[in-house]
Amino acid sequence: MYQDSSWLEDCKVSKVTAAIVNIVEKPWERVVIDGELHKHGFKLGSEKHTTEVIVHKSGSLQVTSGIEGLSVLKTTQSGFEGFIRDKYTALPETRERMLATEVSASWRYPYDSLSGIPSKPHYFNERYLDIKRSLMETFFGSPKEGVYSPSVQSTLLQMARNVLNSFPDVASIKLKMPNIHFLPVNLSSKNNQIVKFNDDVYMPTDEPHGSIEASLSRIHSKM
Ligand SMILES: O=c1[nH]c(=O)c2[nH]c(=O)[nH]c2[nH]1
Repeated sequence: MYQDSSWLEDCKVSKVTAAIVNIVEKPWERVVIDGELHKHGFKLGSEKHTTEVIVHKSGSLQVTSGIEGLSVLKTTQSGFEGFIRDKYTALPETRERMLATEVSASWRYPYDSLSGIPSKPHYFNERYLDIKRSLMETFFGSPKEGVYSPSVQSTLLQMARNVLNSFPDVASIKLKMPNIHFLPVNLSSKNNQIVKFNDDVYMPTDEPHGSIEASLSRIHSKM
């Protein structure tokens, strides 16, 4: 196991100037049978833990970690209003809708050489779990009260800000959160009367959807 970039000397290919390593951790989770954690049974969860490490021959380093495919949905406490309207705007304003998205996040650590990386065991794994928890707490709010989201954009910005405020060892963060729509359905009966379900039946739609993303970094970040 190399602790520095001497592996680049050993590989004797002078044209090699850097190595890029990408790792994806699949979330195998212990199954629960009759309320009890199974001793040897696992099922594959959804979101993945990603990381990319780039080491240059000079010894310089970039470490980025992230989350892919974190699908989340809340059934209330979401709206979208006050946006600019013109003659093409068809979307009604609302203070009550369903909010669903698939969060992709990537954040850069500030370490620029191998010697700067904390030697604490499981440091990166703990930080991944802490950041995931912070993103979820900001998205959902407290279990009983929740938190109102005025738009995906606003919630995304708050999620990124909270990560930068809580974790000094995160230099920058990028979040992508497509707006996955579930539109309320009103069914027509035979004599063309609309049957109102008071917004309790929803239609999942693929298109159109908004691609909403932002990158936030500290003033001195290299991202
Ligand atoms: O939170 C939202 N942001 C948008 O930009 C947008 N656009 C849209 O049609 N619905 C929404 N919702």
